[in-house]
Amino acid sequence: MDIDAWYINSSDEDQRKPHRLEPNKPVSLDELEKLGVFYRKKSLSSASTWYNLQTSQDGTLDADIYESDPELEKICKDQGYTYMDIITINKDALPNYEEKLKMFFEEHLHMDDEIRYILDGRAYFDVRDKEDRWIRIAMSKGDLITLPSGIYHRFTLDETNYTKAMRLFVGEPVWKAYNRPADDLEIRKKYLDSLH
Ligand SMILES: CSCCC(=O)/C(O)=C/O
Ligand SMILES: [Fe+2]
Repeated sequence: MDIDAWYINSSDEDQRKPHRLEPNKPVSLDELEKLGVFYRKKSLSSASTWYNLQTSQDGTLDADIYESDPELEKICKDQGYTYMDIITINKDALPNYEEKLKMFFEEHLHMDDEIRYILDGRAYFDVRDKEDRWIRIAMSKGDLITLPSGIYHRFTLDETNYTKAMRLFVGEPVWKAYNRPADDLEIRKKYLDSLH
């Protein structure tokens, strides 16, 4: 499977659950790319993933050797990622864990692209589609995702309650999140204009 993404229900039950519709309504890589969301799965070797599309290359990322992975180095160089750090999200490792999880799950946008590379564990990113419906994207070890600046989104752990992720930026990191509503921001208007 290229990607596991799906429309979610509006239940208030635990955010860590999959919240699939019945029957499941999957979302393809292509549909995500139309929203400006680019996703690359470790095991993909020939699919037209965002990086392959941009470079016509076909390398394989390996989260086990992220400190010296030539493929990751190449991506950083090609995409201009100059900043990276690592966040471990679980109860014992992350200061103010509950508060941070609550913050990550508030619907928000950023001025910059959100680029995350999952080094271990699992998590979900939720993004809004053009009709303002939530799409849930399952992330696991070796997956890399880019959410465009201006897209409304949120993040949650899944029921395993653990993930370790690399956060990448072009230039200095800007962590500020603008919670919805942020429709008057230029970056939001620019994002909406980019959809067709
Ligand atoms: C996996 S990194 C934590 C989540 C985060 O930084 C963010 O902005 C979520 O939208
Ligand atoms: Fe975010």
